Amino acid sequence: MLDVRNLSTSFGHDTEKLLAIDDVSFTVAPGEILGLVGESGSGKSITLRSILGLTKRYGQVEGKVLWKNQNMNIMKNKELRRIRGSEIAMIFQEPMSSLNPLLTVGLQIDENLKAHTKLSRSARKKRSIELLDLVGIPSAADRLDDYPHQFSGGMRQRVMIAIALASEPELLLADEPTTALDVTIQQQILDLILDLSKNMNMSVIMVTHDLGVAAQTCDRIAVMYGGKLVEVGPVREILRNPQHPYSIGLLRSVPEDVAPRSELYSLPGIPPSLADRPKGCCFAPRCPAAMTKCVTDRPELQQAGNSCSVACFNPQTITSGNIA
Ligand SMILES: Nc1ncnc2c1ncn2[C@@H]1O[C@H](COP(=O)(O)OP(=O)(O)OP(=O)(O)O)[C@@H](O)[C@H]1O
Repeated sequence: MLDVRNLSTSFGHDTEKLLAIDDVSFTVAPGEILGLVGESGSGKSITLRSILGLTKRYGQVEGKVLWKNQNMNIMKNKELRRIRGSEIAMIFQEPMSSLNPLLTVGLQIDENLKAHTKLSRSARKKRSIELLDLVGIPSAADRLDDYPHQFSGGMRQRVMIAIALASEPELLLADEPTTALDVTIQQQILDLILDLSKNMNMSVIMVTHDLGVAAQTCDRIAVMYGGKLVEVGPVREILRNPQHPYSIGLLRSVPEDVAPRSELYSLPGIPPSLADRPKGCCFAPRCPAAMTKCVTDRPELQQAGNSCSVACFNPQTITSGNIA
């Protein structure tokens, strides 16, 4: 349904062009949940924003974003607006800054219904209550006239999801939807997204830096580092048999996998800044398996096994414990 091909987004001018995402390709099938995983600054949010054409105002976007075989990257704004918020909706990580503090939540849901449906005023009100109910807001009818500050953080995120669902999107782009929430509420929101995806056959791209979140919710994982996808595959495959040293490092850093009283592993070094990306593999300076070629050449994503793709000259076939 979504086919992203060689998507690159850069900032700045020709003399100092900073590639935020570099030659990113992946697909999302109907009803599928794809997890986009990586450290801060790896390019996850820019990927989502570039899909929707939201980076065009301040960046240069190359490549194709095929939505039902139509390239969104060359669409006029009018056509894009037809897809944005209706067929493809997005929720952001910080609901307080995405909701308008001056409008009641009822008005904000209504705005989206008005833009994307032909429902009458009374039908829109009924649907707004149904949507709040659907995302688990108690006494939904009584909450329509409340303002965002009258909701807790978890409830605000539910309101954001209700707004996104107003148009019954076929694809939901969720940018770290649970990062700002405490752990128990996180779980509820993830379960909600999972249920909605199943019940509505809605595809989801879930951006997260948390492998645990990806493991619980996603069908496939795309691991991102330095603006490039470094490993893509089914969630079970990547968790059981990661091949890229960065994926292995990420998995080793998950606290749940650490034996009692042993030290928690952390990836050495820090990710390169946009202006300072290495010529070869971006991960080479931090990689325990790096070879000379990794410093000079950039590996491309290639099929590795039946279902995974890996961008590495020296993919690992051993378990994470043996690598460092
Ligand atoms: N408008 C911009 N101009 C210049 N650089 C930008 C701009 N927006 C983002 N970047 C840079 O692009 C890179 C990728 O940013 P992005 O927000 O996609 O990272 P991320 O993986 O989503 O991180 P986080 O998890 O912290 O949100 C970062 O280095 C960021 O500083």
